[in-house]
Amino acid sequence: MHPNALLDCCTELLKQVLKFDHPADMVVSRYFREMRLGPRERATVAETIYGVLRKKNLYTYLAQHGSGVPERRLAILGFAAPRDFLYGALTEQEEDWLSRCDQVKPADLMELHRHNLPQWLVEPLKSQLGEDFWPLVESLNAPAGLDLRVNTLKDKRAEVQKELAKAGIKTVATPYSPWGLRLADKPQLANVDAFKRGAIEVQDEGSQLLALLVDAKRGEMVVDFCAGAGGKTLALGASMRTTGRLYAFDTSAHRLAALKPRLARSGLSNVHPVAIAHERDDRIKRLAGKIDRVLVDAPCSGLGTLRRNPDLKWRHNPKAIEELTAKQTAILQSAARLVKPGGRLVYATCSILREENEAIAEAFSAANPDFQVVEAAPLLTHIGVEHADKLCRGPYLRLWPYLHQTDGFFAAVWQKA
Ligand SMILES: C[S@@+](CC[C@H](N)C(=O)[O-])C[C@H]1O[C@@H](n2cnc3c(N)ncnc32)[C@H](O)[C@@H]1O
Repeated sequence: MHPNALLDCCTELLKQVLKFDHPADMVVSRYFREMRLGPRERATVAETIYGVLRKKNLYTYLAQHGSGVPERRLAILGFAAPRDFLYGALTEQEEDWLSRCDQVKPADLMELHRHNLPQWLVEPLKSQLGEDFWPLVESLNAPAGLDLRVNTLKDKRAEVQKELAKAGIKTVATPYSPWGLRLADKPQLANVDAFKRGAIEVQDEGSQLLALLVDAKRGEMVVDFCAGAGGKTLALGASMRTTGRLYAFDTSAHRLAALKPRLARSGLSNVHPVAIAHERDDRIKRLAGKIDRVLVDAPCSGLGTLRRNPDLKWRHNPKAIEELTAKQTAILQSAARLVKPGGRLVYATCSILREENEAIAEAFSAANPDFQVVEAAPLLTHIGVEHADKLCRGPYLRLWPYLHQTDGFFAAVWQKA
C-alpha cells in the first residue's frame, strides 16, 4: 500500500477513536472489518493509533504548530513505520514541520507533555508513588509484552516451552508464576497446536498470580464472582484438577459466552457459568455460607492495563471512578456472603488507584470483623512463588509494570472466622 494511503487510514481511524465514545480496541476491530488491509498494514495502523493514544498530550501540543487536518499530524507523529517510508507520504511543508518537532528536547517540555496523563490522575499517582511516578509513567507509555499460562491439567511448563521452541516460538519462564511463559515476540497463536489443544492460554503473569492467591483445591466449591470471559476461571479450574464445583458468575451473558470455546479447549468439566442479574441475585443467595473460596475480580478502571489500553486514561474521569468504587464495595459485600466459615475471599482489580484498591479493602475489613486479612506474601511463598515479598505492599499483592513487568494489579485476601 502507498504510504499516503496508509497514513490516510490512520488519519481516518484516529478521527473515530479520538471521539472516545467506544473503547479503542472495539473501534479498531470494526474499522479492520470494514477495510481490506493486509496483516502488516493492520499492524502499522493499530500501532500508530495506540502510539498516539499513549502520547496524546505531547503530540497534540506538537501538532498545533503544523497545518492541515490535525488528526493527520497526530498520525504522522505516531506513525509506526520506518521514516523513509513515511517521507513517501509527506509534503515538503510536513517534512519541515516534522524535522522541527524532532528537534524539541524532552527537558524543554512541560510536565504535562512528558507524562501524557490527564491532570486528575497525576496527583493521586504522585502522592502514592513519590519518585517512582516517572518510572511508572514510562512503563505505562510503552507497549506490553505477551504472557502465556500453561494449562497444568494438560502439560508441564517445561514441555510446552520445548514444544513451542520447536515451532519457532521463543519464550522464557515467567519469574513469579510457576504456570507462565513470556513470549519474546507476538506470534499468531490460533494455529499453534499447544493452543488448539488447550495447553496454553494468553494471560498476563499478574492475572496468573491473582488466580494463584485463591489457591483453589481439589474437590472444593469455588466461585469466580466476576468471571467475564473466564481468564481466571480457567486457571482456577486447572488448579482444582477439574474436580469439585466452580461457578463462573457474571452480569454479562455476552462475556460469559466467550468463555465457552475456551472451556472446550481447556478440558475442564467442573465449571458452571451463570449469568446473574446483579450482585444480589437469588441464585447467589442460595449458595450463601457454602463456598470454600470466592474470587471477586471486580469491574474497575483498568488503569493498570494502560500499556494495552491507553485510551482508558482519556475515557475515565473522577466521577466514573467514584461510581466504580460504589459498585466494587457492593459487589465485594455481596460476594462475601458466599464464603463459608474458614473459607477464603480474594478481592482483585487491574487498577493502580488507591481508591479502587486499599481503600475498598480497608473499608471492607472495618465493616466485617468476621473477615481477617491474610498476608499475601507468605501465601504465595507457600505455593511456590519465588520472591513473593517483592510483589506485596503491606498485606496486599501490588503489581506494577515498572517493577514486575506485569500489568498493574491489586489483591487483598481474607479468611472468614
Ligand atoms: C475485571 S472484569 C473480569 C475479568 C475476568 N475475571 C477475567 O479474568 O478475564 C470484571 C467483570 O465484572 C463483571 N461485572 C460487572 N458488574 C458485576 C456484578 N454486579 N456482578 C458480577 N459481575 C459483574 C463485568 O461484566 C466484567 O466481566
